[in-house]
Amino acid sequence: MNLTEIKDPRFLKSMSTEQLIQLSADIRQFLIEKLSKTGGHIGPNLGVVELTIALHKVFDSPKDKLLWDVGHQSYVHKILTGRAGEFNTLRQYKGLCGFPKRSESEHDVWETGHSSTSLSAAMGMAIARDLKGTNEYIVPIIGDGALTGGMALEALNHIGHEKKDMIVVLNDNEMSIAPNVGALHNVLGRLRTAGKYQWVKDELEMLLKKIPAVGGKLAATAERIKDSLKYLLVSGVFFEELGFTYLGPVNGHDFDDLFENLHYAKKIKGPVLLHVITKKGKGYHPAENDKVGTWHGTGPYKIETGDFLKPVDQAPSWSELVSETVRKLARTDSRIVAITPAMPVGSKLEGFASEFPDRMYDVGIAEQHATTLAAGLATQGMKPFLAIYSTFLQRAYDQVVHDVCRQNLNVFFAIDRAGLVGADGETHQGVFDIAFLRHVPNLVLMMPKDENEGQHMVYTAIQYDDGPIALRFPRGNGLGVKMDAELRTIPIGTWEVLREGRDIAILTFGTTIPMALEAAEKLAKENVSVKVVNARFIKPMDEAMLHELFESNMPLLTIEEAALQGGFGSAVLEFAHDHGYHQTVIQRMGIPDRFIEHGSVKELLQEIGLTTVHVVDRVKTMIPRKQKRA
Ligand SMILES: Cc1ncc(C[n+]2csc(CCOP(=O)(O)OP(=O)(O)O)c2C)c(N)n1
Ligand SMILES: CC(=O)[C@@H](O)[C@H](O)COP(=O)(O)O
Ligand SMILES: [Mg+2]
Repeated sequence: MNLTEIKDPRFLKSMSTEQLIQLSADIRQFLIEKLSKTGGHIGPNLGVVELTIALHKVFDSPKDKLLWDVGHQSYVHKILTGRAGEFNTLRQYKGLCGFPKRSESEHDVWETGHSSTSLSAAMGMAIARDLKGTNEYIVPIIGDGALTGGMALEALNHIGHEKKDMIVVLNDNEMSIAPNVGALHNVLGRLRTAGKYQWVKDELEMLLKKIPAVGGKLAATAERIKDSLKYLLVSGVFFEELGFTYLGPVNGHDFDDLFENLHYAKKIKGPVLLHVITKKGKGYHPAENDKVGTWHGTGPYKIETGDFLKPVDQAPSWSELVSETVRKLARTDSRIVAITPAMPVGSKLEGFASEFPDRMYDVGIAEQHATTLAAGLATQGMKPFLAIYSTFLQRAYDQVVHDVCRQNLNVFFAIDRAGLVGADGETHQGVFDIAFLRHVPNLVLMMPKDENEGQHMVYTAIQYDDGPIALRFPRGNGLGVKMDAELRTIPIGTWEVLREGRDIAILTFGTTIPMALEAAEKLAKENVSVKVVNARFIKPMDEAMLHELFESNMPLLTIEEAALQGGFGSAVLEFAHDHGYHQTVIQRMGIPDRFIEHGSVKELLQEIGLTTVHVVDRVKTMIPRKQKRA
């Protein structure tokens, strides 16, 4: 079937199961081929081909609301809702988004990217439906990983209490990015093996009702059978105790099983939890046999071999640099404990985990718990190393403020993916952490100019015992600079002059330093003398150097690959105002006050105006035109 001819999912209504099986094969082939060129979340999407087809056949999207939790597994949904023709642009600049996007389609009723939001949103839609008196079905689809997110449990609690009509589809493939973890995962494990709970319970109840009314022993025996059955299938009760009708486990790759249970679920009043068992990566051998999470989200790959098409001899990734430096330090510092909220692969913690299995905790998709867990460890003299993406740290803002910083606890936040991340787009850009951390008392916030300074900053963070300290670093690889053999601490709050200059000073840090230096080089050829400062401590700032800079009366330009609102440049403005430097010209370059969509980082920087050319042009507007030297 030519998938690009699909305009609307209603075509499924007339298709036979045999035709749907063929369609599943066509979609799998399409995904494998397209994503071999674009990259993307191939594993999750191969796992939900039949499930997505079945949902669109049984329900009437967009009247019935299908909400995709995390949303990285919504490619099949996008194919069935008329977007197959756009997959050559998947996750590319101005192309198809890798997550549900309401501006793309009326079938994308809820935008996701961050995990565990679908149940809360679904509850909101269910309440709205009932207040409006309409009758659409509300169907959130949530993975076993996303179900470990605190928000999901908060929502289950509320939905079960209010008993709203809703069909929660639990897509259980036993994987988060890496193998799923936690007690809830074990509950699901018992479910997966227990066999059909609901049907057995119903049949048993019908059987018991057929037994002529007898008192005493027989009825009591029957009750005991029912209780022992329930005990045997205890996990089904887990959801039933929360107020849900549990159905499952259902084979998520068998259309007959899916249709039977989906139609059964439609008849049930109140909240239903339909437990669907799928295989992540199904239909593509390398992805299907992925035991660690390599095929959760990938770059381009060679279909025949499953080899990833990565540029050769890259510098080590920033994540690897930080995690491996901590691993080395942990050999002589038994205080160090590593914590990750479900990102052991992305944070390159495999080495640490293998060497220190009793000092490595993957807590699942639970950023709030991860942060306060770290706080608890620190109260007992341990040195928690919390490896967490900038965008996911947003989930734990109160834990950072209330639990860690207010108590001034020695937590080391390794803030990964800080800055633009590119293909994951607006839900994942790590551009807000400076603004939401800078104002929190007691926290040190720093960013290295390259991986050598990065290793020294890791060492500084581990040695620092005066409270919480955060090191932010970008997605991707370092610059390939020479690494010092010996680690040293960097004095907290000290900046570094990288280039002297007399006409203007640029204050910047991290990924925008090369751009500033390149601009300075270009401007020198036009007789403009630019000072470039590595403002590597965003908090505390180097106040001594700031006073010197303001007293030099040079104009100042701050540059940051982070939100301007409340960012580093704002801090410099505040300093100037608070210290009476009202004459100095200060300008700021950074991420404007809007969400930055998906695309390559290079394209996004160009769109935003954060390039060497833009810096040169900005500097020229800030200083009087200089006569060219004779
Ligand atoms: C708040 C948050 N934390 C972490 C992530 C990163 N993340 C993306 S998908 C994923 C695993 C999701 O597992 P599951 O829900 O089981 O979906 P599957 O990939 O197995 O289909 C994680 C941890 C995220 N998107 N949001
Ligand atoms: C969907 C999701 O949130 C993760 O899969 C995320 O895309 C991983 O990002 P990295 O590729 O930067 O590890
Ligand atoms: Mg899963």
